[in-house]
Amino acid sequence: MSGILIRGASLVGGDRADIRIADGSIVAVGSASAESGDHVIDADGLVALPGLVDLHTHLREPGGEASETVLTGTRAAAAGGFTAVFAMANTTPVADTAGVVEQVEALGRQHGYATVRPIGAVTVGLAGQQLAELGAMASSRAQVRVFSDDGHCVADPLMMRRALEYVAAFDGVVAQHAQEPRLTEGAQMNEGPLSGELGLTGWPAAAEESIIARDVLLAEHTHSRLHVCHVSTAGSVDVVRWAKARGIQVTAEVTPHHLLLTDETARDYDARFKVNPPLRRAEDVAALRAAVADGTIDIVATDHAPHPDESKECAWSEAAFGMVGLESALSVVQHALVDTGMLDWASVARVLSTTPAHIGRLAGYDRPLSVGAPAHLTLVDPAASRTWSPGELRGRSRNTPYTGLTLPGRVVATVHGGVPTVLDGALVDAETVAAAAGTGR
Ligand SMILES: NC(=O)N[C@@H](CC(=O)O)C(=O)O
Repeated sequence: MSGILIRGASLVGGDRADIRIADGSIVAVGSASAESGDHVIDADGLVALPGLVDLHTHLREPGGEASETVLTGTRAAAAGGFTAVFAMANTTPVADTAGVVEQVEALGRQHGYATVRPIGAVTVGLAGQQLAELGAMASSRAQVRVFSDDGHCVADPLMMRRALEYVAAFDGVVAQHAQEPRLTEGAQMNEGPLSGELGLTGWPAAAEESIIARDVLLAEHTHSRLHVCHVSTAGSVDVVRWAKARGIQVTAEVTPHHLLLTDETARDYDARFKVNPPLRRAEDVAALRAAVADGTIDIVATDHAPHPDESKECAWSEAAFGMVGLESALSVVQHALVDTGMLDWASVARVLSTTPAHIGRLAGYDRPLSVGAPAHLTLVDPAASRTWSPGELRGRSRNTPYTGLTLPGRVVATVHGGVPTVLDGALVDAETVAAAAGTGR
């Protein structure tokens, strides 16, 4: 059967190799020749990464289709080099039942641009009052393993304890949005001299750090797995480092925007920079970069949070929290970590593919780019660069914080389960992808 031959790609270890894909799997790595009917991709100068996996995406469907859908969000994902996304539960209705998570998973499968693994809510309606049907979501066809009330903190310590105890039964993980609600009432940006100057209610670092400190102790007590969403302060890094040294099962993520942008961006009251958790100080950015480099922070996750123009082109205090990030994530990581010499490409593969897949118990990513493994990969041109504008975005919303910024790297091709979703830097059309995914390739 015809397949894909990738000619002369640079592997993350530095070697050059051909990669041949057939029947959805990698069938040769090293020296390979095209068979009749193969699509040939010249990968001279391109780095072959395993398909990227985002543990923190807001796809908005059901209920928020004006901002994003499973189709538009997974197209944005493919454009950014992702082959799998974990879809956050803050939809309408909330993904707190087997029915909703099965619907979201099925939409992903039907469209074929990326594997969609739904994240289940920890509490009914994200309201923090009653545990959601965690077991039913875990045993559903969606195979939920990650549970989060993201957008809301599971603030009640007893609720958090019970959730940790419960998910351990099926090797699940609770992904906490660490934000002490009482300390962040009405908060609009990082608490510091600048919030005072701008007259915006501040968001103290301690609101995040105190919840992480509490939760790592609960994870230790329950022998369960905790994942900390979007770590944003130097103090949070210290707490996670302490917990890991103690042997606690904790993993942590940082977003691309927290690796690059600071609270200074709020000066012009441009709400594209309004995000939860807020952009912090330059010292925090430096600590977060160092923590990815030394492994204290395990993964980079986008927190892709699409919002329509009217929710961003308004007064700062009225605007929605969040920014899109799927298309730009790899470029920001290259700029902040690779081009600064802090991370090599093998580590990029770890923080953006292998480890997020492992945390979410997503199969098919543990032997990346090896013979017999599912063909999830992305080809990146690290020598290319782009000046960002909303025109670079492939999702439904335009709320990128990078407009006007020149960032390195370009995704040239993405292959999801043997199905090309991006070729020559352009998305493959939806009908072709869906048809190919429907036949398995
Ligand atoms: N990260 C964000 O700023 N926004 C998220 C939810 C949230 O965490 O508030 C969203 O769903 O828009």
